[in-house]
Amino acid sequence: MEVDEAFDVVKEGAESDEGEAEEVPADEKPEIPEGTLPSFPLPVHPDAPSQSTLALQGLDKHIVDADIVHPSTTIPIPEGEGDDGGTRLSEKTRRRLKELGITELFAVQTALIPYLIPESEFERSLYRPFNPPQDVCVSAPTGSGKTLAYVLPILELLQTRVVTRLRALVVLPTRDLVIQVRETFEALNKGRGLKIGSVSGQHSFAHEQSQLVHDKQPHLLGGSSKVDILICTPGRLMDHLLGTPNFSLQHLRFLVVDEADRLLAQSFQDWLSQVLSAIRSPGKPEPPLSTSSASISSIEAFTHPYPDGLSPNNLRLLPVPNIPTFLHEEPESSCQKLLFSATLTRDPGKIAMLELRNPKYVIVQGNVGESKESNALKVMMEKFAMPETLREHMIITDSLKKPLMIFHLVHAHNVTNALVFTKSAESTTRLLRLFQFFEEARIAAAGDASTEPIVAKVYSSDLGNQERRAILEDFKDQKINILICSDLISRGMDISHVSHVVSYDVPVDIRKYVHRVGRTARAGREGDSWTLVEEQEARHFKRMLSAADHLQNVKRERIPENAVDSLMPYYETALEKLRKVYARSQ
Ligand SMILES: Nc1ncnc2c1ncn2[C@@H]1O[C@H](COP(=O)(O)OP(=O)(O)OP(=O)(O)O)[C@@H](O)[C@H]1O
Repeated sequence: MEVDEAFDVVKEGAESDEGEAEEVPADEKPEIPEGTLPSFPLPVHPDAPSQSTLALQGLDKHIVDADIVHPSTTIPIPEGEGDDGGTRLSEKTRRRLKELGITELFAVQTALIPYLIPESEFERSLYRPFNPPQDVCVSAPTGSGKTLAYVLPILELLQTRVVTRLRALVVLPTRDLVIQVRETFEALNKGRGLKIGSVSGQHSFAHEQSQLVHDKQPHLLGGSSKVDILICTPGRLMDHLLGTPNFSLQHLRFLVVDEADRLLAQSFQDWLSQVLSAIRSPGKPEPPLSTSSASISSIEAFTHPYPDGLSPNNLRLLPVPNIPTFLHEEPESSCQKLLFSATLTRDPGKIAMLELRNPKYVIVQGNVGESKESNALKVMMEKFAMPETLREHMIITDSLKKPLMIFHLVHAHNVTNALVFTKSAESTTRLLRLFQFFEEARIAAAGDASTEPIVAKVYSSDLGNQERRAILEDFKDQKINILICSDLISRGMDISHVSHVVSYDVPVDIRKYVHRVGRTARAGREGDSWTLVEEQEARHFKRMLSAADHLQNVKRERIPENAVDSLMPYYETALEKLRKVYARSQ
């Protein structure tokens, strides 16, 4: 090739790379001295993709296409027969909601309830082996009403059932949440007659078995269930899957995983894969040779000889003759998986474990105007939405003064009806003691019978169920002003009238922060959160908040040195007493 030709080839390449290179007139081509190589143009790099484009790589398309719902969206619930106002709720349910003081659907409910209660009777069917429903993942702030968003559709769809089968399974991470969600189901089931059960280890295994199944012998192919809806913790669910004859998940129409990110992070005897394999359509057995004697003998040889109410996707397990059709469609499980959390997991591997079917994502958050990609990114990058009625504060303090700060909050900022979170059971007990000694010293100094002490109690997993229930009742009745607790109740617990949340010890990650502060400002009520940050922790805490794009929402409060002077004498007395108690116990 001549040098000139080579030059032209290179130039053409450069043009097609950039797409907009101007043509150089022939007479302007640079003169190339004879015997020298042509100079090649420098390679042109395309612009580096932006950080957000990179973050979107490999992102689940379903998240990008999520339905974004603004937290202020509501739908009024009309009364009376006829018009359901777009809620798709029956007249009976609407009447019951009104009795409970619920007159409108909250944002997450406006998106979920009409979607999960399809208009067509056919799609409301409890069995949809050839037209299985779409799974749903929901990310909505704490206290936004996620529980009713699944309780109402489940009750509405199951109320058409004729025979009791286990059709809805709700999995929750703690026993307290099982009790709470069961109460919600029961409140709304009134007058409907669906059977609701729970297993969480609160009662003996044998007692739970007797509540779950009619018949432990023989093994029935369709199982036998005394309940339509079961609410459980994953550990106890596994015990029953493995140890309760006739306990079967083959009729499930709903599998709800509430606090999904927490449950996916815990393995509990590999509960998820066991549950998924129990609801999955089972493999096809060998077809019978013919419809005559061979099939009868294979029926006899069938391990469980008493088929009883198999679900449609399991029916083909029976060695009855196939009716040939030109369509070859495999029946699928009719189970619809519903995942909920205020801090939905960003780990695609964890989501993949769930084997979701064409999942629909619903995200409740303030910035509906943003692009779909940026909303998806927020979820993926753990920029969780918080309740709009929450005010957040932080106090950066010397670690020695931290206890003084909490007394200051209680007495100067009226921080009562409060949950106070600590990092461990030990620091919970220590703080309680200090609190009690402080109040004793304060009351003694006041010398006035009318001065009431602030009452604090510990709420922990070590307490028995009855005791915990009694404490919560007293807290609701304001006989207890402050509950000191660990992260045991930071998730999901719906304790009415918590007006303040104090993180006495900083939460270790943003999820813990979101769930702790979310115990207040629930259901549209106002609430305040306070985080006490020791000086050496301030950098980490601020970095954690800014990574979640949240630092600007947490107001730093500076407490002047002299603001706590009046509390100092009681604090010193309390400290002295505490020292003595710990010295004695060593
Ligand atoms: N439509 C509604 N109208 C009035 N109150 C409601 C409505 N929906 C739910 N609530 C109330 O709001 C409170 C919070 O609801 P819920 O516990 O379901 O929140 P959540 O979104 O599950 O919160 P978390 O993420 O903390 O578990 C409950 O007391 C519930 O009764």
